[in-house]
Amino acid sequence: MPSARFAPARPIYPVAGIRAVEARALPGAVPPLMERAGAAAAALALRLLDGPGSVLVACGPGNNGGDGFVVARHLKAAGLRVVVAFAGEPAKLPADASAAHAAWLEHGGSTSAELPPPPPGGWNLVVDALFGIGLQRPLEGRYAGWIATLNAQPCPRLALDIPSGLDADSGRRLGPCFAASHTVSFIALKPGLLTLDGPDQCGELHLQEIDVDAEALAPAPGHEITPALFAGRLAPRARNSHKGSYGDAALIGGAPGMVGAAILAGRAAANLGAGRVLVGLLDPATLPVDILRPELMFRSAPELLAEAGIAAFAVGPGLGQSDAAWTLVHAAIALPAQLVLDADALNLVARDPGLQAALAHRSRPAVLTPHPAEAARLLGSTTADVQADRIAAACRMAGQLKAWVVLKGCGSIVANPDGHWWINSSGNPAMATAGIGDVLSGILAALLARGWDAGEALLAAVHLHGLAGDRVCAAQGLDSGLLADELAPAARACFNAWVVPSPADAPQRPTE
Ligand SMILES: NC(=O)C1=CN([C@@H]2O[C@H](COP(=O)(O)OP(=O)(O)OC[C@H]3O[C@@H](n4cnc5c(N)ncnc54)[C@H](OP(=O)(O)O)[C@@H]3O)[C@@H](O)[C@H]2O)[C@@H](O)CC1
Ligand SMILES: Nc1ncnc2c1ncn2[C@@H]1O[C@H](COP(=O)(O)OP(=O)(O)O)[C@@H](O)[C@H]1O
Ligand SMILES: [K+]
Repeated sequence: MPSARFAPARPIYPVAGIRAVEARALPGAVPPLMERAGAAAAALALRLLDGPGSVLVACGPGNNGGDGFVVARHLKAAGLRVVVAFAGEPAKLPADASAAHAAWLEHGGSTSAELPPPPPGGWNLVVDALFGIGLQRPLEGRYAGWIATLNAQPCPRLALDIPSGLDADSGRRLGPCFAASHTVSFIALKPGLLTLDGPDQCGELHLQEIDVDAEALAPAPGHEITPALFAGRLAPRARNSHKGSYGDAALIGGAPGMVGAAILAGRAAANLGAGRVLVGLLDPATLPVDILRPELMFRSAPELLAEAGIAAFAVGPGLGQSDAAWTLVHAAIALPAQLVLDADALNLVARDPGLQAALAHRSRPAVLTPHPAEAARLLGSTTADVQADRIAAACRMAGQLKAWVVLKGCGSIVANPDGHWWINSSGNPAMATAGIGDVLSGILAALLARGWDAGEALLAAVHLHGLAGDRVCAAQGLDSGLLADELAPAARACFNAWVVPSPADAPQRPTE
């Protein structure tokens, strides 16, 4: 079965959820969770050190600091020179951290109330055990200074649980923030590790579940996206099938000056195996052929919307916001076909409560693909407000419009109308260039045309789209300059590798 090939989609918990899991796991846990967390982090630290050296562990006033004392103890026992900076009051430490502090002292350790200067030759590793999920406000004063000094050390920088200064729920830097080269997080993933500023601050992310089965203790409101979520759809085609078996995908957009957007989407749909791909343009002056992709069929946009038997429409790439565009969006929402709304189609919906009501009353949920500015328009808020809580914004759009929604950007959030959400970790900043979103719409149109339901199609398309961007960038060594039209062939290759695995397929996630 294909699903055995894919890593399961791990649960993601906001702080309140992690607290609920901890409350159930803590009582009677042997060894105590903090001991398990510290031991796991120390094992990673030893791998990063790869030999003798000097380690600085900066410990804070809560249980994150407690993890740090345990790490320090293990590293000292392994023969390293370990210096612990701790500016808190031992008497005020929470119980588990207090025990870890005492054990550190019992094992011959000491603490310094200031960050000591680096030894000759510098630190070989610095460990951030200042603040974890208990961070309440931006770091300032002494701790802001410590963060600046830690970030300046030219050695591996390991964050425990979450980089100090990063909000675990939103992924927002609350002021000064530890810039980790590696982060080891405990028990379960938190949203802040995966979206907005999180991936930049975390560096290489390692999860240590420390033998806690979080999902057995408390249901998770969110999950990461892996192909395991749609593995059931990744079967090879039946031999006795034909183009009619894979549906017609229709792309509607391409107003004057923006025809390329619709063509990019159409090319992507063709690469993802739709039976037929039709492009309906608003620009009447455009030549009805794509010389480089002659498989595409062209129509005028109103003509295509009136065509019978189309399985899936994606409306928006290069659409503009003219009256003619509004008429097309209005008509598309009323059709019984699968529907993707992107770009200016979303901007038109944002301006019109009538379109919003029609969308919410569709018999099958639509798929919406806003970037943060489009999301702000749909929600009547600001881009900053959307970015301050991306999960809440995605869930609000999905709930209000009864649609499947992806809020795009670093760590795209997918939300369904029932309030469940997923975070995608594929993709990279080279994808921050015009036209890349149009390719996502085309991939979606193809999967929907092939008969996938809205949720499966959106989860797959978002993950595949990011993966294709990662593959192209890795193969060509790109930090920037990715061209939108390069994505579709890469997406085709990734998709087909899911369906037809090669014997050399590496496991998708390294085991710890
Ligand atoms: N419980 C367990 O079994 C396990 C827990 N684990 C570990 O515990 C971590 C959570 O620990 P935690 O809840 O104690 O919170 P933590 O992040 O240490 O910070 C709280 C302290 O910081 C303070 N403070 C906050 N913001 C501040 C600021 N800006 N500037 C200055 N101070 C600030 C706050 O004080 P206050 O806000 O009251 O002034 C309080 O003293 C978790 O991330 C994981 O690493 C693991 O070992 C697994 C098992
Ligand atoms: N920093 C990033 N990390 C991961 N993905 C990104 C990043 N920046 C952009 N992307 C992805 O690229 C796509 C850009 O879409 P969009 O902003 O709609 O562009 P356009 O409409 O101009 O084609 C989205 O899927 C988004 O998630
Ligand atoms: K930390």
